Amino acid sequence: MVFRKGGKWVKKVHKKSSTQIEKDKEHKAFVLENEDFEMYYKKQNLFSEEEFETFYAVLKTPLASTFRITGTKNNALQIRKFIEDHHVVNMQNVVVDGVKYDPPSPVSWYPDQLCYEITCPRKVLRYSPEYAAFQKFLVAENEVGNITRQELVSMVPPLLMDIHPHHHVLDMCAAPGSKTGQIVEAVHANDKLQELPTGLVIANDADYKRSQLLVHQLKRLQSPCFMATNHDAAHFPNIYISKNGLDTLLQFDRVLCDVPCSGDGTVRKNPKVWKEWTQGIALSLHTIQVQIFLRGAQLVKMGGRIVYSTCSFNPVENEAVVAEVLRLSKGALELKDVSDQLPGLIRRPGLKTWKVMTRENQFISSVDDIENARARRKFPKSALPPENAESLHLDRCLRIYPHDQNTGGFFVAVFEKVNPMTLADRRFVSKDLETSLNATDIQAGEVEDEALVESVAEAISNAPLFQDPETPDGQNEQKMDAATPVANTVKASKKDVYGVKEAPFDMMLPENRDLSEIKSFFGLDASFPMDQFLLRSDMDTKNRQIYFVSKAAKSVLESKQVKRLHIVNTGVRLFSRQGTLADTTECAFRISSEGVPLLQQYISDHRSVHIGLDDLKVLLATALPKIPQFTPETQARLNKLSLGGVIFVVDVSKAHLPDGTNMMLSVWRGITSVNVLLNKHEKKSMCQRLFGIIPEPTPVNIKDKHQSVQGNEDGENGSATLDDESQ
Ligand SMILES: C[S@@+](CC[C@H](N)C(=O)[O-])C[C@H]1O[C@@H](n2cnc3c(N)ncnc32)[C@H](O)[C@@H]1O
Repeated sequence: MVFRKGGKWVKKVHKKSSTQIEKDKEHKAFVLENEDFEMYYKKQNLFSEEEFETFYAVLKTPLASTFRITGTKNNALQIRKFIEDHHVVNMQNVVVDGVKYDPPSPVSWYPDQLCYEITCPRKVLRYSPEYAAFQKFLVAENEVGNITRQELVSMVPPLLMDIHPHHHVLDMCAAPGSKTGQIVEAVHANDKLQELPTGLVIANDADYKRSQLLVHQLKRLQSPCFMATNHDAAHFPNIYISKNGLDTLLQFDRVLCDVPCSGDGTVRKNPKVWKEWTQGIALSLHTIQVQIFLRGAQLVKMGGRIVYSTCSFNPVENEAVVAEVLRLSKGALELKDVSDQLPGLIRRPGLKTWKVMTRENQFISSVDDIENARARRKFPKSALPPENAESLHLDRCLRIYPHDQNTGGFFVAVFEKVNPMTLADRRFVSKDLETSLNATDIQAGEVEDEALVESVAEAISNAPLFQDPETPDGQNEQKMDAATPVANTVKASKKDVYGVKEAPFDMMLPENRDLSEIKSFFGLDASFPMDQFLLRSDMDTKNRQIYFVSKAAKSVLESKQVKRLHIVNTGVRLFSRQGTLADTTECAFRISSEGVPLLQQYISDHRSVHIGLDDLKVLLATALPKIPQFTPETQARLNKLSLGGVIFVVDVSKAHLPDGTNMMLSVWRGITSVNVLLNKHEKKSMCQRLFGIIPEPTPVNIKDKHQSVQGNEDGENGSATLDDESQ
């Protein structure tokens, strides 16, 4: 890109931030070698000698970038079309420093061509002028949630979970939330049918700071099914929800155990792994991996699916954990053959045997080979290969190697609960038993269930844990990526690891005055569930924000044991009170931009304005458009409407958008002007995509004014700008 400076045309140079310069220096400083790593994996006989050289060489090369388009968003196909028409077309002949790079291309095995691979190294993508426009697009669309930058192999586990929209899903170790994002999208698959989502996604992480990152990531998807919790997954609490008048243990249709691991599969992205890799890391994580997986297995329903995954190559964290959980669950779980799923994804079978190495790099075939008595006692026996590997079908696990399709490394195993493991499972299979159960049975059953977990708890409390020296800061793209090695386990203990106390989440009564006002003002259809609204009262004493949750999330919030559950966040904000305008409008609440997709089917026409593309352009591109700037029909319609929230229904049939695209926007109708209630990033993204222009910025003085001048028209509009929208 060139621009004028001091009367001359100069080429714009993309400057690196000081942190990035430091990181680049750091990257160069890493020696991409680790003798122990090389020796250990050579010994595993994963490949022929020749292939090992290829594997090892590929590990030393940087990883390509990948991103996926948010499939359930109404605009997913628009985004794909925009990428193809505006970026792929213009990137056919990109040459940087003499190297020609292919344009971004869809990944063959990812459903609906909604995932793209960018072949150039990250450094080229970030800093070459040739990629500047595309990089800018990626950053902007990631910000608004239209795309997610995520490592390719980290996308595999959720795709193998076979999630349906009504499902209750537990993501046990969820932060920073890349896989949770995919899970939430799967639960929202019926959004295209314009049905209200009914499912539940509980995304848990033991690290409070990381669960905040998760909430930040997931906010972009605005799901009423999403709930973030903060527990040690190995001791995730039992919650009873009311089902047909009976208190029933909350079990899940799907559970993901994407456990903390040594992360040596991410070495292409995280060169630090070269320096820090030791066998001790995997050994110290093995037991907690077993414990988390086992708790997940208890919490999955009969017939439900549980997926175990790591970004490690190490059998101690992979097949050994799988074998131990299969042993402890005594036939309740079956390892599933998923070889017919995700055709095109190259995977290799799980190992049936492996060589076990101690922290001191001694290969052993039994713990008795360890001379030091203390080390022998501490060594996790289940790290050794089981004798019955054949009958466990360990080969059904998936190993993904970097040199097979130019990715990171990953391990995934998919299970189904085929036999009862807990009292709740036994209740499920025996109706007779259900009627005969009394309180004592239930207590006894709970103790029995706990016993399974406790059987490994002792070993865990003795196991030394690897601490990740760095805490994720949320600013760092690499850290936000799911496949970053995260060995910062929260040491398992009987107590959960609580963070800051969150404001309570209080369900609202359907007959609440504010809800009645909203219902009649916006003409909400009688079929809209008015009993799924909630307030976060401590945070918001004036009840300025009204949130909405799915039916399943509501049942959790209404559980008698909800206090056991440390909820970090839940609910989508649907309505916000325009504080200063309460006396000047019939209804002081406006529909939030994130509320529109949920409400669009249920709002009657009496607060709607139908507009075409000309009016949309005015609405998006002008900071605070005056009513006379719109077409005569729109002016006439607006003049008939009282002040307050309205919905603009846009006719996009002439916009060359994919079939079935619809568009509704929440707008505030002021005295002489209107203001679209869109996040400034979303507004920019939409305006650029549809009209190729950048919207006028909202003048700063208007933003200031609205805070001090009550009832001022500009103020009304100003008060509804997107800055106000970000919670
Ligand atoms: C591999 S990362 C998860 C990545 C995540 N699934 C994603 O796709 O973005 C492992 C996570 O486990 C969390 N963790 C560590 N020990 C835990 C425990 N005992 N219980 C729950 N979470 C734990 C870490 O804080 C970390 O966020």
